[in-house]
Amino acid sequence: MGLVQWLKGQLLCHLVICYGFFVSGLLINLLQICTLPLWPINKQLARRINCKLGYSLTSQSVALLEWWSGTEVTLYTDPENYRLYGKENAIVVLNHNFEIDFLCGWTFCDRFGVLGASKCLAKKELSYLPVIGWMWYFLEMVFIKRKWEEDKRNFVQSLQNLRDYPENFWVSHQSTSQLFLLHCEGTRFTEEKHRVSMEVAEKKSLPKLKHHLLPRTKGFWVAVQNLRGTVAAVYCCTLNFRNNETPTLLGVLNGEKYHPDLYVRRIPLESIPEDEAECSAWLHKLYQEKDKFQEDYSQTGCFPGPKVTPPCRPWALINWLGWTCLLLYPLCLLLVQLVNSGSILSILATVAFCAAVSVGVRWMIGQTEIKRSSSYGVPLNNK
Ligand SMILES: CC/C=C\C/C=C\C/C=C\C/C=C\C/C=C\C/C=C\CCC(=O)SCCNC(=O)CCNC(=O)[C@H](O)C(C)(C)COP(=O)(O)OP(=O)(O)OC[C@H]1O[C@@H](n2cnc3c(N)ncnc32)[C@H](O)[C@@H]1OP(=O)(O)O
Ligand SMILES: CCCCCCCCCCCCCCCC(=O)OC[C@@H](O)COP(=O)(O)O
Repeated sequence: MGLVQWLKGQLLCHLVICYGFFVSGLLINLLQICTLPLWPINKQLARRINCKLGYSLTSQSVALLEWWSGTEVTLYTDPENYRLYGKENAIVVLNHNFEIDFLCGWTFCDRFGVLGASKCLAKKELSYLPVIGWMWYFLEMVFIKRKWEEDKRNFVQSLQNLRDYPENFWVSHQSTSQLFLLHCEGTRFTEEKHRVSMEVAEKKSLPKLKHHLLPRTKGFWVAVQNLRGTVAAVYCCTLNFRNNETPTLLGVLNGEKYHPDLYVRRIPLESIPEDEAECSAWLHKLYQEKDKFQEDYSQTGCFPGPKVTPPCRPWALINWLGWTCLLLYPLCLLLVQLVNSGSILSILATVAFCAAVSVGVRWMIGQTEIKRSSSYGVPLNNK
């Protein structure tokens, strides 16, 4: 193991990274709060500012994946469609098997210049996450409790809000579109959830899936209906990792390199049925196709279609280095002052602060772990 790789595994490096992420995150949240008075006066400007602030936080984890862990992403897609990515609004349908699938999604978004504005249908619990969840609140992320009767009004309203989201605003990053991510399975894949959902499939006389949970169809149908005229296509995305890698966020922090492969098929929105039952059947068929792609991938190690690596852009790294320098300078000054003062109390307070930051970020990383996945989709307790 080389020196650099050894350094990447050291707690001190992790503390510095976590400190930078957490403190910059709190500052970004503070700046987002400062935009509140702007919303009633100029909503679009407030949104633009919040997208840039969101980019500044989210892209730090993209930099961690790309530059710290050296992870290399590969896209399998039709070259004709490739030129449209980042230039049109789309609904993304993605499998939910991996602890860092959201991070891979962000990386692709960054490469197509749409990271700042992209959204997701997310479980309500994520809105309470410090820093990240608070940031999403200002980015108008769509949160649901995963109970349709309670969700439907807010869900439709949140989708309608996205219809006039500002476009063509990212001068330096050339973002002209936004993606809306839907994990139709509704929760992450576990053996038990898979068994239960296949019992549901059997009752509904639907073919069994091997690599996916049975998709929940209501959210997809409502999203398609409410975003007609706003989004141009559905991107059917299937993600897997080479060599049976089981990536984790802690692994990324430790500098482990992963090899995600993403297969993207572009489906024009007009081809998706408007009727709820037909749309639901269409989605079930889509998941049967996705399941076949995953099965083939497990046999051959690749998806169909030509491979392309979308070029990596420097903004995420520049932003990350900028925040790190800005925040390390006062930290170093403080540490020097502390040592000079010789005050045990101040030293203890600083150690306690660093420990709190590290425990806080470790807890957030824990939220990405599949072993801590909710019990949603298993019997007895459907939440
Ligand atoms: C070119 C670039 C390409 C790619 C870039 C890729 C991606 C990046 C894009 C954007 C990134 C942006 C941001 C991402 C950032 C971070 C966030 C990351 C992740 C957060 C994700 C989550 O939080 S996932 C959890 C929340 N999301 C969802 O739940 C969505 C899916 N669910 C739905 O849509 C549901 O329909 C619903 C929640 C809206 C409503 O659910 P409900 O169950 O109430 O109703 P349904 O009608 O859907 O379901 C009821 C029927 O289901 C049957 N049933 C019962 N048990 C099960 C079971 N275990 N499995 C399956 N089905 C079951 C039940 O029988 C009912 O059937 P009926 O016939 O009676 O209706
Ligand atoms: C430089 C940055 C270093 C530190 C990075 C810390 C980043 C923490 C980011 C936390 C973001 C959490 C997003 C988690 C998304 C996710 O995967 O949610 C799961 C849900 O879909 C389904 O939940 P479940 O039903 O429990 O399976």
